[in-house]
Amino acid sequence: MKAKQDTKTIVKFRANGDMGNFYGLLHGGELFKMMDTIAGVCTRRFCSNKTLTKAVNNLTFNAPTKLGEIIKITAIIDYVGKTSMECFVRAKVEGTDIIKASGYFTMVSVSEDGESEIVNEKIEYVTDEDKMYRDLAIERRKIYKEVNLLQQNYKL
Ligand SMILES: CC(=O)SCCNC(=O)CCNC(=O)[C@H](O)C(C)(C)COP(=O)(O)OP(=O)(O)OC[C@H]1O[C@@H](n2cnc3c(N)ncnc32)[C@H](O)[C@@H]1OP(=O)(O)O
Repeated sequence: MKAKQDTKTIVKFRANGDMGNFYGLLHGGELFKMMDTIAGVCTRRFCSNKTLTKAVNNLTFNAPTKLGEIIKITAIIDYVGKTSMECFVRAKVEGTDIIKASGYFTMVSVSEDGESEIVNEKIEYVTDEDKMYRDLAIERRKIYKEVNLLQQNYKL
């Protein structure tokens, strides 16, 4: 059993010149990649198993990032399911409260062969806030599944 706060994983990186888009700003895909990587580190540390990204929900880019800025990414696990863990990931400018992006990353515990496996670790939800975020994650999951079904049936 691990306390939710102990799942918190923080990484900082500089938006380098080779990460730019046509407008001279940090490419959203580069920021997403860093957030995805941190969600992977956070969940791998938690469950001591390989994890793969199953879904990214409500990823929002709140403000553009200038090249040269230092970004602090924080990931924390809100909810542990059967084979998955939902991580909230947020990117801020280092030393400020300026949010650049945030989203919910669902990571699945997998075997070396890439088959999903039961998460053999539990979270201790200590505070009322921990429990509230867990309950919200459970509610969100129902919506994700409905939306995903719509995506699969989209006539394209
Ligand atoms: C860090 C990286 O770069 S990873 C690279 C990108 N990711 C990948 O290539 C992964 C590709 N996908 C896969 O290989 C497979 O889908 C797997 C192995 C991850 C999962 O396969 P399955 O177990 O068959 O998926 P399944 O549909 O049962 O869902 C697994 C879990 O995700 C949850 N889930 C499924 N869809 C969603 C969704 N849209 N949103 C949130 N959670 C979801 C399920 O509820 C389930 O959780 P639970 O076991 O805790 O209840």
